[in-house]
Amino acid sequence: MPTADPSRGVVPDGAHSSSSATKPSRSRTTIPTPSGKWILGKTIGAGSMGKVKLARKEDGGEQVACKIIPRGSTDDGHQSRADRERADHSKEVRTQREAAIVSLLNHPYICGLRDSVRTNYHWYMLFEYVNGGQMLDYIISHGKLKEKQARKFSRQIASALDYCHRNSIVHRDLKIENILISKNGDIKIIDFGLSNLFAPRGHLKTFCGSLYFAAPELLQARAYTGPEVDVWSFGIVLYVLVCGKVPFDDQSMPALHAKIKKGVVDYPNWLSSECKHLISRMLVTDPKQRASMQEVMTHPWMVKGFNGPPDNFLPPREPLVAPLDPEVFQAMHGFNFGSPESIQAQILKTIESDEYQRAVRMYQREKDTPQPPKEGEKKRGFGLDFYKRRNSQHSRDTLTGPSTEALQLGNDPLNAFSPLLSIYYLVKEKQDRERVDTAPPTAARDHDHETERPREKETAPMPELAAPRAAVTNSAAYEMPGEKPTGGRSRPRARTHGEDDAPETIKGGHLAPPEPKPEKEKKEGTVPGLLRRFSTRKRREPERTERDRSHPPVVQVHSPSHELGPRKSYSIRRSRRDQDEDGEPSARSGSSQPQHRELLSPPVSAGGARRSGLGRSTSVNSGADVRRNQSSRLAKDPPPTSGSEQSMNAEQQGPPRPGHGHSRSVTMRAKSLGHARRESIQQRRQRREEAREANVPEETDLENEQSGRSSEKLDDSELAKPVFLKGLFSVSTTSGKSVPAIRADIRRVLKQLNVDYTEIKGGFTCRHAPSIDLNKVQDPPMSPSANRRRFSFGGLRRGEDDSRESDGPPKTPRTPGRSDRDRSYSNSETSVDSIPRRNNGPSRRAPGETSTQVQSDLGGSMVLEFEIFIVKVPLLTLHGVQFKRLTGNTWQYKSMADQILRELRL
Ligand SMILES: Nc1ncnc2c1ncn2[C@@H]1O[C@H](COP(=O)(O)OP(=O)(O)OP(=O)(O)O)[C@@H](O)[C@H]1O
Repeated sequence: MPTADPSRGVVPDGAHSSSSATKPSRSRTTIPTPSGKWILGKTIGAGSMGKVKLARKEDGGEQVACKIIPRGSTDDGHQSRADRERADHSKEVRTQREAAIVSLLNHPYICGLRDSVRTNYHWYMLFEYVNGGQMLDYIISHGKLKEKQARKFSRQIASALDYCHRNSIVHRDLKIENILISKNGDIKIIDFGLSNLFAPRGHLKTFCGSLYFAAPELLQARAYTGPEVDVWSFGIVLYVLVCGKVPFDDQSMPALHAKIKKGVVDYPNWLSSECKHLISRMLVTDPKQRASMQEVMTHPWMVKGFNGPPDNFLPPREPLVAPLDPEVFQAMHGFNFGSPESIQAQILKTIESDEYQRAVRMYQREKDTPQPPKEGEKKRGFGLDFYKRRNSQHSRDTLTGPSTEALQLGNDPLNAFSPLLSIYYLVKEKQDRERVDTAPPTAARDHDHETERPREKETAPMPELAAPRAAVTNSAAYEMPGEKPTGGRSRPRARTHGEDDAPETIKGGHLAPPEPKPEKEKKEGTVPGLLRRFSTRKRREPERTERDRSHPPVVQVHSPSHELGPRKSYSIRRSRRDQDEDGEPSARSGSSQPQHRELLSPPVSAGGARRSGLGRSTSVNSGADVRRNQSSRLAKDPPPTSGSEQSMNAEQQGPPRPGHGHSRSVTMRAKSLGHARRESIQQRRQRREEAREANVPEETDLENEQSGRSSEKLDDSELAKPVFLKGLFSVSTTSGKSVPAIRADIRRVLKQLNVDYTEIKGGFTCRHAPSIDLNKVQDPPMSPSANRRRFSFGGLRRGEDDSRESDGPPKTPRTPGRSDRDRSYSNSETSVDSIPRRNNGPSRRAPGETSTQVQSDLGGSMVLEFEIFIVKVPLLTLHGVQFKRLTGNTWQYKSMADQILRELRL
């Protein structure tokens, strides 16, 4: 589907526009795109850039996730006009770039962009709707993953990152929150809001991302090439997957900085040595010594049980030769490359350059030189070219070559030779797909990755061939003009700063070789997706022992081999050694506990003793069994209210029905009941969802409900909601108690933990704002150059606009919260702060951070809003507790969920 060309014009906000220069009085409820109108539905997510809503095509049942990014920053009264304009411009450039980049990507593990539209006041990006939940919730439910499961996800992440890197794209914000899970149980990487193009011999200077996942060189404000920062973040993600916690954490932000820069990682003893080795290669503080993506992909842990490294799904390419396709130049917009004519001239110059010609000759030579396949590869019957290519440059680089991606990239005429060439290929490939798309019936839609492309485990063993590498130099430096250190997000996730990302030319080595393409999983089977695999292991309530009861029972879906044995402790130890090294004892003293150091650990009893064993682990089955047993109950059940429930039906919905839009539930429930025996449960859910969706004109159910309803006003059927497949990711406890009893327990615990709550249909909406003694917040001395580089930290906040990226004059920095757990940051060589101030307070800077001013948003990062739903587990007469984060810091949220679960002791 063609993507609206945001750089070529703005769709007026029309009836929804307001007279205000920056803010419409009301958001629109329909989005016109070249492919038709989309009707906005409920909010399914929120980030620092804005809300994400479900949207449905007006003339069909197709659903997408619509990311709504307000244009312009919120004026908090502290910014000068110039600051604001700079911030707005930078934000605009970034958003445009995000849309431009994502619209070109075509990868099964990257969330595809369906369309994008820019109006007077907003950007609307219509993404493929990923309806399997968040990796974050999956980890909350499971604590940590078995290595085999983690490997599956890691291979997919590696595949996606390698694809990006070989297209000159660096994500720069890889973190657990940006990994969603599709209905097939595969990952989908989202949020390319910080992504950029990199030149293999250039340097980026924008320092951005989430602190927990940020590479040390970013904290030190050192220029970087690009891929190496993704490798670090990937290492953190892998650690989180297998350990259930982040490797670097501290209550004190300076201490956290220090830990990241020191890079000393504690590995739990249950980790395999191969896994430890891989993580230790990724979390190398010196980016030059850090593993390249190539090394990661071919690491023994990564290939264990598989025939080789993950497929990166790069399409076959040939070196570029003139004449080139003028249609492609026309479509290379959104990157500030200049006019089509200038793009053409630059590309022609590049492909006629000696470096490129050398690369092409090398490529041809390698292509024509047969090399014997390796033993394992012979068995798979791969083509000779493949072995030759794989064994030549690839093996050299992996085993003996320099380990930084920076030195490897840039010599392949087909992949990442230069950003301009990469975008040319991507645009051309997109246009080709669209041509196929418009061709009759068999054409695949380019956004529909899941149907278009076989997943790794389902692919045939014959690899797609990519090009060999040639040892030539690409000295062409790439510049991304226009981006200034502004572009505030609507929430305090800090983004980037700097005369952004104008790469400097550096000397480089050679590019890593192509990977084997599709592969067949040997041991792990085809895994039809986490959502479709259910354990049959379960125990009935009477069988629960005291020991079982002391551990929150978990409703989980896991692979047949999912571990049910005792869970191991993996608390973060806060040793004296740490304190000494960090030199921040006071920052950690006091009653406040690290917020997520044991977040994913097994629950601890009231006395603090760690429990072992999962207790009851049940499966959540749906489908026929559920249908049989739930049909009568369904009539009474309220429609699901959470985004996750909603997502269940994303791809099952039919066209919208006329007449929806009035009072919901009763009619539809009755209708559901009437058809209970004849229809599949999916169809019934679908119809309920349609009815519900049709009645959510603009804001979420939640938002409507937040007006507050006490449980007394809710009828019985509203006290809990049914959980189907979606519960797999976020139902973390179950109980045989009655719903009112569970609700009473939750009320008790929330009060005990000082969480404000409102009772809503199916559960509670909660808000927690920890109190902080500002006097205890440290304020390290600032160096004279402190205003030159900025790190800012902040959590996610909903409905606010926050411009973090500006190069206005230095202002009073905001106070970092000691529990400021999300810690997004940005840092710029050239920028100074113009972040809208809230809760101003003392500044702080990491010790030794001579040119860095650390900032944080105390209020924004510390306020946590979340929902707790009580869900019914079909068949088992059990109820579960399901959490959903609305706003606030990820790790704070996890910690809170964990604490509530512990205290609930269901
Ligand atoms: N394609 C999608 N399908 C389903 N949910 C989505 C999708 N894209 C985003 N979401 C939800 O919306 C949330 C915010 O999306 P996203 O991370 O893109 O926004 P953001 O403003 O860039 O966030 P951040 O502050 O982390 O950068 C996600 O965490 C996820 O829950």
